Amino acid sequence: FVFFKSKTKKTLPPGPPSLPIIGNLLLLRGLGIDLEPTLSKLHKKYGPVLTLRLGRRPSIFVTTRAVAHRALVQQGAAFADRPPAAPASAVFSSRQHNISSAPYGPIWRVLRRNLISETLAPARVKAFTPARQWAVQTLIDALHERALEGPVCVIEAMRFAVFSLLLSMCFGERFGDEVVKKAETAQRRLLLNFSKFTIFALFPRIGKFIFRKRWQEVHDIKHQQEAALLPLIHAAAERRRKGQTGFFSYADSLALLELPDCRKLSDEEMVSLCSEFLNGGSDTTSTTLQWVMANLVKHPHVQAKLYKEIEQEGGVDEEKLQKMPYLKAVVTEALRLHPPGHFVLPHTVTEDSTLDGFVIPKGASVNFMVREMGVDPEAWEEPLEFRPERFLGGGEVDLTGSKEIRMMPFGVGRRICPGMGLAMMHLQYFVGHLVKEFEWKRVEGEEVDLSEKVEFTVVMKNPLRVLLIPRACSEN
Ligand code: HEM
Repeated sequence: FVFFKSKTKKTLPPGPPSLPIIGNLLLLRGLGIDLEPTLSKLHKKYGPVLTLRLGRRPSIFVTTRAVAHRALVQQGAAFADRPPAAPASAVFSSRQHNISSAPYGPIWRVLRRNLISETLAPARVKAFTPARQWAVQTLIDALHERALEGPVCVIEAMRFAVFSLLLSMCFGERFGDEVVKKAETAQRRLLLNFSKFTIFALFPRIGKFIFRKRWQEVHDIKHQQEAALLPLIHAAAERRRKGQTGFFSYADSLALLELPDCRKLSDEEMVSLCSEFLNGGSDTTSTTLQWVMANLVKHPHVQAKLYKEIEQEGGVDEEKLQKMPYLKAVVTEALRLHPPGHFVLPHTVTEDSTLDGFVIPKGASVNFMVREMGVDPEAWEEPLEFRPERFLGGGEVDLTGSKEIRMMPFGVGRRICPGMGLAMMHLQYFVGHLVKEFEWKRVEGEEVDLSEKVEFTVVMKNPLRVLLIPRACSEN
């Protein structure tokens, strides 16, 4: 073998030798979670910052909490950039004109500030209380109906309810099942196929020709998304034109927004931004919701303790969530053990930088091992145990990681998830209601299987199947 040599090799973080052209691609048995065990092994050999060759640019991975803190918090501005978009991502993000993929600069700042102040500010979130009540009730009704027939596979109903809620926040209306289904199908097709499109990142020039059908699928999905979302964007515009007041939605805020070059967003950009809002906000949340409930089935004593807290508070109104520390601890513990993303979105540096004595070149992809940090035995006693109590009585954790990172399911630093507060609230709200309404019980003869599978997020390989006993019945 002739090993790959580059001018910067001496100063880049260390890593395994790589082959010409294909670099370290042989380490990837499929992209995604398979990389994790490999990285854990490499971490032991090469230390907490390491380099792989997975494409034209070096891919740098940070495996420990302390180094992540030095990069994302102490050198926050330097590490806040995003690498150039891979070909498929460029199509879906309208050439990096959405929040998650925009370079660290004026467009990103305007788009992110708009989301935070116009949709995620507490008063705006409060305005959607009726949408949340309706979404959770729809989920409960669906589960009651299915529970009559025996064990229930719950993930689809969860996904539908969370997606309906985000769709309402995005477009300011409550939609019928058909509209929700059409938008959900388009968005889900993107999520399920996304890893397949990574091939275009690895072979950006020739990939489109070799995998012509797959490249066509990128455009088919984009058209399907536009067919589902554009009518909703136009309906919101029509309501504004007629002066009809309703909920001030995310789409409304985008339509009024002016970009730094004094222009408005195009329809294509609006679709990308709404799509980011819908997928960023719903898939992560419904995936986590299923992980929480699976752990509550596996640990009935935790569920009983949580139900007691709910009873003591007399229900799960939004105002009461603040007074329910155990509910918050249960959700946080699930996010520690089962973060929906085991990595964050790829970062890069704004200019050539150094980290722990190594060069981090501009354009290199830099990522962080979120799940590995959440189960670091130096930060957590019995890290693999589901024990929400660890977050009680002074054990609360600051998820922004500003002083120290203990876990980072939402990322930390300048690119921290702007939806963190909303996501925590939605999770507590849904979990609280689901436990108040039903006793969640293991199906006789079946174990709850916590094996993982990478879709877009890391989901349960075998979706949760449970017995749902309405509390009214279980108390008789
Ligand atoms: C359990 C739920 C959620 C989890 C675990 C989660 C996690 C994350 C993570 C890990 C990142 C990347 C951080 C980085 O690159 O360093 C991120 C970014 C982002 N998330 Fe979330 N998220 C959740 C819910 C939401 C919600 C509800 C919304 C919006 C309604 C949202 C919108 C975004 C956006 C726009 C970004 C890009 C931020 C940027 O690049 O500046 N997420 N999220």
